[in-house]
Amino acid sequence: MIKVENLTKRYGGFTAVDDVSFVAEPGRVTGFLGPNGAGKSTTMRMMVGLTRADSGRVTIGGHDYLKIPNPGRHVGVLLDASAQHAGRTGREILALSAATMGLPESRVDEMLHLVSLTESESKRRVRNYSLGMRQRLGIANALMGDPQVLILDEPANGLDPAGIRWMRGLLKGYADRGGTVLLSSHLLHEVEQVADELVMIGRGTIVAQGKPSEMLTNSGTFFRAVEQDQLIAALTSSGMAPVAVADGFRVDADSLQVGKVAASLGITMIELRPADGGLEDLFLELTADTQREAYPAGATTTEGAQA
Ligand SMILES: Nc1ncnc2c1ncn2[C@@H]1O[C@H](COP(=O)(O)OP(=O)(O)OP(=O)(O)O)[C@@H](O)[C@H]1O
Repeated sequence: MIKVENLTKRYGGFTAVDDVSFVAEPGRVTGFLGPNGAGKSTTMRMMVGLTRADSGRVTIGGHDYLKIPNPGRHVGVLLDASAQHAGRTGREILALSAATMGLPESRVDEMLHLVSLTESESKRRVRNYSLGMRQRLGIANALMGDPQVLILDEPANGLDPAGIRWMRGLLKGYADRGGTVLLSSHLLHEVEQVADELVMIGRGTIVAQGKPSEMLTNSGTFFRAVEQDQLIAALTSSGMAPVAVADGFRVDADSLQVGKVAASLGITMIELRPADGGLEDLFLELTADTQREAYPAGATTTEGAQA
C-alpha cells in the first residue's frame, strides 16, 4: 500500500504540491490524473525520495522508500523513460538492474520477452530507441524485481494503441495478483479503462478521489431550460452553484430540487436528468480553473449560454 499524507512541496513562492493525501491499495490500479503541471510527477518523485518534501510523508508498505533495503525488490518505479543511460544498450541496463538486485541474468531475458523487445532491439543503444521502446524498457526495469508496488509516471507516453492495450492488461493482471499500482496520466481515457480508483489533482491539490462509478453517481443534475438565465439565477439564490458543461449546465443537487425551482417560476425545461456526461466532463469541470485552455466548465456566468 502507498500512503500519502499531507504532502507539500514549494519552489520559492510557488506551491507545486499542496497538502496532498491519498492511498493506493493493494489489488487495485489507482489512476493519478491531472492536467499538465498539476503536480503528479513532483508527488511521485517525493514518494521515492528524488525530491524532498517540505512537509508531509509517504510510506510504501509502511516504510519510507529511502529506508527500504534493495528497494527494487519491493517497489518498481518508472518516472522518466528517457532518463536511462543513452550510451548503454537496453540489455546492459536490465543486466545492471538484475545484478544490483541480486537476480540471475535469465531474468533479463524474461523481462525483454514480457515487454516484447526483440533480441536485436535489446542490443541497440538506448539513444537509438523510440519513445515507445524506452517506455517498454522502463516497464521491464520496474518489473524486474517482481515488486509488490508499482509507481509509473505516464507509462503510456509514446506507446502505440496496441502497446497501450498490452500495458492495461499487464497492470490489471498485476493488481489482480494483489499488487499495488499507481499510474499517472494527463489523459483520462488512458486511465479510465484500467483504474479501479481515481485520484484527480489540479494545481497541486486533490480535487476528487474515489471509484470512477461513485464519482459519476455523485455528479449531480444536468439541465437546460428555455429561460436558462432565470433558472440559473433562481438556483444560485437558493444556494446551489450551477456550472456550465458542454452544452448545458450541471448543479450539485438532485433533479427534483431543480425541477421544483423551475416549476415555481413557470420555467420550461428542455432537459433535466442525472449528470452522466462521463468522467471526461467531470474531470474537465473539476480541474477547470487549473486548465491552461479556457473551458466552458470554468464559467459560472450565463453569458453565451443558449437555451
Ligand atoms: N525543480 C523545480 N523547480 C521549479 N518548479 C518546478 C520544479 N519541478 C516542478 N516544478 C513545477 O511544479 C509544477 C508541477 O510540475 P509536475 O512536473 O509535478 O506536473 P505534472 O502534473 O507531472 O505535469 P505533466 O502532466 O505536464 O507532466 C509545475 O508548475 C512545474 O513547473
